[in-house]
Amino acid sequence: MTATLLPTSDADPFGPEVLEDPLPFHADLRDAGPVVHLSRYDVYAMGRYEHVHAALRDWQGFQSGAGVGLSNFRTEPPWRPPSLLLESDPPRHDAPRRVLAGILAPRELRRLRERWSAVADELVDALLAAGDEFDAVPKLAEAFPLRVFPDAVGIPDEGRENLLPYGDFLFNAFGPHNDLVAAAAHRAPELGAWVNAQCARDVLAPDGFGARIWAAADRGEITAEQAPLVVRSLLSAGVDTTVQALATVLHAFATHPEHWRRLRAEPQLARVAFDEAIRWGSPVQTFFRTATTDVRVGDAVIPDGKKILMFLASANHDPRRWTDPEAFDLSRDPSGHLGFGFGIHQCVGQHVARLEAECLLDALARRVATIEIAGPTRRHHNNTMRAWGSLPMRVG
Ligand code: HEM
Ligand SMILES: CCOc1cccc(C(=O)O)c1
Repeated sequence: MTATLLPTSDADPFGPEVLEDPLPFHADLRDAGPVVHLSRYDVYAMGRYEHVHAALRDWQGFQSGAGVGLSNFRTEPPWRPPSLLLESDPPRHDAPRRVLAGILAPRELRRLRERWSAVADELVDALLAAGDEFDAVPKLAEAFPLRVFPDAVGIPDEGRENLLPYGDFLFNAFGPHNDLVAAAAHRAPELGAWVNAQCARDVLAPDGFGARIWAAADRGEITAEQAPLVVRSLLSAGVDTTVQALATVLHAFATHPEHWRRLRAEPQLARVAFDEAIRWGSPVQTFFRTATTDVRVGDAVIPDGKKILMFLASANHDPRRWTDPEAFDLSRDPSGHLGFGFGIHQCVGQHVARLEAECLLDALARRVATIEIAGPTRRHHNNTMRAWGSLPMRVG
């Protein structure tokens, strides 16, 4: 196989400049070719829709089992026992995935819609009673998932304030051990211990997602040793992601008043709006894979064992795939976006996230005619997540 000279770059996709505004880097990456060698980390970056989609689909050539962060589990011990879903390949991945997909299926979530809708109404009523200006990140994007998701999993009330710091650390840990990881490393053991303790059978409420995972173990669908790790997957993936996706869709509507008017007139648009916001903002920006052989991409060859960095966010803005990709457009059909991944590891919690978004957007759209940004917005930097730290908002 004749390997051609690969474009190379010494850019740092995990540095503050790119984390603050990744779009110029993504455009350069897509323009440079199908694969670019990032010399700073010796990884192979993909930014175009065609190749990211193909890598996500080809789980044999691009494995998850050596970790989906920069760290290569073939040579470095993972900081926590690997996820049976995210960081596993078939066959190990199969049964845990089947169990979780069953528990989080849309038909299983119907029983939650009424309660989540009531919580969203109550939360928005209380917020509006306090005034028409607030920071949408803590008051809506964080508050709503923290009100409904831990209860749905069935964990105790005590210590739930650990969920966001744990998720922030976890998503930082998929990147290099830079300042973002170093700043929180001292808390990792305590946060990890707390999360692990929430996965034990005896602390979980009888009707939650956690108890249903243990019930699957009782039926022999997974083992009793696997059950707590599958519960851990929910607590790891299910909070920070949805918080930042909700922040993204609220920011989208606050900066596109014509679309907010349209949503109020056509409430059924909430679901497609959420997916378009995830395409547009890609709260989960990147994930890695590891080459299982010398794998050819375009006319380049990625050597066996090397890490591939897939820029989901760049693929979601690839003009080869999307018309006017930088526009947040309610008339667009966002299906096929890679913000939830694709293939065997595609987000198993996407229906939970969509239900949360529908309930919150519906509660807000029924009550306020206008939403707008009311002050300086602030990004929260994370190695994997595109996150808002603050979204001052005014409603009318
Ligand atoms: C809008 C919010 C969310 C976004 C943007 C998101 C994004 C993603 C992405 C990109 C992946 C693929 C990872 C890969 O290919 O390596 C994924 C997988 C996963 N997500 Fe989500 N997620 C969200 C919400 C959730 C929720 C609410 C849950 C749990 C209820 C969840 C649980 C998982 C799990 C367990 C996996 C691993 C699936 C597997 O490997 O088979 N996610 N998510
Ligand atoms: C959102 C991507 O999915 C994830 C993220 C972090 C942890 C896990 C897990 O399975 O533990 C899954």
